[in-house]
Amino acid sequence: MAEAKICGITDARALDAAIDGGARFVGFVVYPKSPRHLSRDKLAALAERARGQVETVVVTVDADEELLAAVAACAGPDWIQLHGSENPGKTAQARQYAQRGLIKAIGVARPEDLAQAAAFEPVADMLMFDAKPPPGGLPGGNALAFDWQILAGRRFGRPWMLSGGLTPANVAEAVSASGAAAVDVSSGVEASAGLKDPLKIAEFLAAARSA
Ligand SMILES: O=C(O)c1ccccc1NCC(=O)[C@H](O)[C@H](O)COP(=O)(O)O
Repeated sequence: MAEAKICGITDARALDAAIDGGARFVGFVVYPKSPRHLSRDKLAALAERARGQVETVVVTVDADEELLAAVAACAGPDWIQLHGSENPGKTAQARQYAQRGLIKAIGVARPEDLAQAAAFEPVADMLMFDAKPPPGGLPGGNALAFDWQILAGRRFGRPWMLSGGLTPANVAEAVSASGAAAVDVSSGVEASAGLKDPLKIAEFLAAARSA
């Protein structure tokens, strides 16, 4: 059984589907270039609805202290996910804004990319291995997968999550190939960019649970 994070939630129906389906985490993106970006008001409302039912994650990209403080004040997230080119020092500074911990995303295309994990193990509470974004693309949420086999048998000093191009149809194979104990999805449970499909969320969570 793999734990799951449903990322890029933009409405209450999707949030409720994630909670009802047994997600451990829900992700709220604060990055204006993303089709999943949430205004402060919407972020606050969704975080309030989620409180106590599921662990909340606010996803940021190279955020400065002002933005992190604003996010913490309006949403009080359990976790902050750093999805840009934050270095270990910046990652450590962000810790004060999350109630439970930090997730650091690492872009992966080749086995050598996994070596970056070592620098973040002392400062992040969880790692996320996501497909490296295409040139000029968004930092995440691109529906791109990498070769899951490169994670097989690898050990890291922190819990880690597999991400990138996962869907209800491939998540079981991805877990089996990589050995992931936790998985993350965004595009694979959407009807269109930024609009989650509650049925696909339920299917993904059922598939992750039985993986
Ligand atoms: O989802 C976004 O729009 C996004 C934008 C900027 C930075 C990160 C973003 N998403 C982070 C996630 O955790 C996604 O779930 C992850 O990249 C996987 O996305 P997908 O391949 O679409 O499932």
